[in-house]
Amino acid sequence: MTLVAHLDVHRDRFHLDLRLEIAPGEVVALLGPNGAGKTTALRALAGLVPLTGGHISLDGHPWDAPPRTFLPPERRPVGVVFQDHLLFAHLSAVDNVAFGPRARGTSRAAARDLALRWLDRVGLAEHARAKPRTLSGGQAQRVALARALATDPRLLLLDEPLAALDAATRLHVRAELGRHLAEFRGHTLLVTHDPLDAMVLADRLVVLDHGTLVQQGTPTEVAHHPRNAYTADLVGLNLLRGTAEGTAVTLDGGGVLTLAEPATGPVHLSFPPSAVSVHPAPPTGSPRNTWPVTLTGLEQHAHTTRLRLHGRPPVLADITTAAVADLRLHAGDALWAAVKATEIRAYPATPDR
Ligand SMILES: Nc1ncnc2c1ncn2[C@@H]1O[C@H](COP(=O)(O)OP(=O)(O)OP(=O)(O)O)[C@@H](O)[C@H]1O
Repeated sequence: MTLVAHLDVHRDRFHLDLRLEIAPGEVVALLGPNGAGKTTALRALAGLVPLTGGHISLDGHPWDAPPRTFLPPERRPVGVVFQDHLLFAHLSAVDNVAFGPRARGTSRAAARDLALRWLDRVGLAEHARAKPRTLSGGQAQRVALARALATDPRLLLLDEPLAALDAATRLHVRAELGRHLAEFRGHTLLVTHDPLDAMVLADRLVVLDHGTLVQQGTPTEVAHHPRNAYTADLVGLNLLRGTAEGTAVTLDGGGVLTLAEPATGPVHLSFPPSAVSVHPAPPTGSPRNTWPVTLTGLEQHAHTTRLRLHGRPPVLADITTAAVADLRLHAGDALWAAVKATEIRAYPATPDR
């Protein structure tokens, strides 16, 4: 009782080649940089882009298996929520939600009842008669979710559903979406750029790049063992690769770091930016990894400042805004970076990545 797909899509020079399985009740987040093929994968599942090769089936029923089988979008039990809700502007909230059930043959009265129940579930019963333009972004997105779920889909596709919302609204809608996804017994694919959305909402992360799978696993597995720079950045970790000989790791890009526990052969090293400290002069007196760096960028995050430090190795460091002021930091400054050996995680690197 699973969605099983091998998404093989050629579009000009782009080739998507992704094997994907989603179990009932499972939420899979599809992540990857711009142009990785996330939207193409979602559109192929919806039937908006036909497969070139491969197959899609749900519970053993084929949806797409070129060249013979192609179930058109309207015959797939799929609900889709897009970033910019795409509600019908001329219809009220309740008519938007009732549209799907009506199109599938439900009587007008029954579709309206169903739509009102769904609007109630997403907390918008009082806005049933409102037109989309009078709703806030968060409300419109809730209507879009109700509209997708009202058709009782087996597969729910969410394309950046929170991306257009401001930070405060996003927090609420994310929490509410999480509750609905927990109750939803179908299969869910969530396309997102936001690591927090993925970490909070998904059971499993699938990371794509250049149309192919880079890494998959539970959010915890991916956070602890990122396999490439994109995933490391996504989960906010520094990720380096090198060769270990005892506690010394010679890094591929130059430089040596010391581990607390010995290891052998190709390894990935990861540590959070908060484990990196910066100093105006070489720090002394503790058995830490220290090396000279140049400050190339500063980004303000909620309570910290993230520093981009160029050196061997290059690293990200998160320090308090007070420390930025104390150190009078400016781009171009020559500094020393330090990270404790006990903060560095080492795990075997697969030869092909
Ligand atoms: N209609 C199209 N015809 C030809 N190529 C296309 C078409 N749509 C997208 N592509 C190409 O397919 C590749 C993947 O695009 P896609 O939109 O699936 O990536 P994405 O991971 O969703 O990116 P983003 O995060 O920017 O939305 C890109 O190289 C893009 O240029």
